[in-house]
Amino acid sequence: MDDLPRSQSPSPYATFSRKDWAALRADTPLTLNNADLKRLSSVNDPIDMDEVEQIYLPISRLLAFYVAARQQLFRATQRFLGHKETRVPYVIAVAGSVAVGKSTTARVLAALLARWSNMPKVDLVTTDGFLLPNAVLAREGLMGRKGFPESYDVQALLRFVSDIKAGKPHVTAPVYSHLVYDVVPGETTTVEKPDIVIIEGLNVLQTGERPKNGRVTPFVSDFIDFGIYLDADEPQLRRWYVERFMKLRETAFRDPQSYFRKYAAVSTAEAFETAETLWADINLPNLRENIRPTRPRADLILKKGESHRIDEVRLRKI
Ligand SMILES: Nc1ncnc2c1ncn2[C@@H]1O[C@H](COP(=O)(O)OP(=O)(O)O)[C@@H](O)[C@H]1O
Ligand SMILES: CC(C)(COP(=O)(O)O)[C@@H](O)C(=O)NCCC(=O)O
Repeated sequence: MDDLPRSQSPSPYATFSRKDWAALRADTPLTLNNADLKRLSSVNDPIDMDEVEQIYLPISRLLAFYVAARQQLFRATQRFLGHKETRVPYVIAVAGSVAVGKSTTARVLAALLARWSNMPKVDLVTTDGFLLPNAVLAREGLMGRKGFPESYDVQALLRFVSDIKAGKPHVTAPVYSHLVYDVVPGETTTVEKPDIVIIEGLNVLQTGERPKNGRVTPFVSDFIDFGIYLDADEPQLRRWYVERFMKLRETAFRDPQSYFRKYAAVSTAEAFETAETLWADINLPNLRENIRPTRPRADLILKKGESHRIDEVRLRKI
C-alpha cells in the first residue's frame, strides 16, 4: 500500500539497485572515517562505511554536478540582466517520516559536501525550530498534532528559506530541543554566508493549498534546489520509532529535564504502549496524510530496507 507505484508509465525516475547506484561513485574519494560516522549517526540509526561508499559518495558526485550547473545557470541570468556576479546558496531538502533517519542522512551529506576540494561552507538546519511553542500548541488544542502542517509557523520557515535564497548574509532560525520537547525560548542558530544549506524536516517538500484569490504565495518547496525523500515501509518505520523510544528510556529520558522522563521509570510494557500510541495517533497519520504525499516531488528517493540500509535509489530524470 505504501510502496512506490511501479505501473506508472513513463516514470519520471530512473531506478537503481544498490549495486548499480554504487558504481556511479566513479573516482569520488572517501573523505570520512569510522570516528566521523560514529559522531554523525543518530540513536537507533546505524550507518557503516559500505553505506557511505555505495550510497552517499554517488550522491555527493551527483550533487557536485548539480551545484555547478545551477551556479552556471544563475550566472547566465545575471549576465543577461547586466547584474554584477554574486553567488546564491544551493538549498538541499531532506524529507521523510519521523524515525526514518533524516538527521543521519543530512549530517553525513553535510560532512561529505563540506569536504569537496573547493571546501564549500555547508550549513545544516532542522525545521523543528519552526514548530509553534508547546504553550501555543496546547492553547490551540494541537499538542497531539506536533509535526502536522498546522503545528509549524510556516510563514517564519518560508521567510527563512526565502532570505537564504535572496542571498542575505546572516539568517537566523529558532531552535527546538527534543529533550524538553519544545522550542527553546530566545535560542537561535545562524546561517552565515553558506554555499550550501541542507534543510531537514518532515515538511520541507510540502506545498499546501494555493489561495483561490489569484495571489501568488510561495511555498518552502519553491526555494529548494534539490529535494531528497528518505523512504521506508510503514512496519519498519513503526519498529524503528518504538525501538528508538525504548533506547531513549535508557539514556535521554533519564535526564531530569526530559519531557519523557516519566517513561524512564514506568514498566517496559507501559513505555512500549506509549511509543506505539504516539506512533499510531500522531506520526503514522502524519506520514500518510502529509509526508508521503510529498514523495513524488523529490529529485532523489532513497528507499531503506529492514536493516536501515538503502536498497533502492530513484533519481528524477525528467
Ligand atoms: N524524545 C527524544 N529525545 C531525544 N532525542 C530525540 C527524541 N526523539 C527524536 N530524537 C532525535 O531527534 C532527531 C530527529 O528525529 P526525527 O524527527 O524522528 O527524525 P529522523 O529519525 O528522521 O532523523 C534524531 O536524531 C533523533 O534521534
Ligand atoms: C519534532 C518532530 C515533529 C520532527 O520535526 P522536524 O524536524 O521534522 O520538523 C518529531 O520528532 C516529533 O516529536 N513528533 C511528535 C510526536 C512524537 O513525540 O513522536
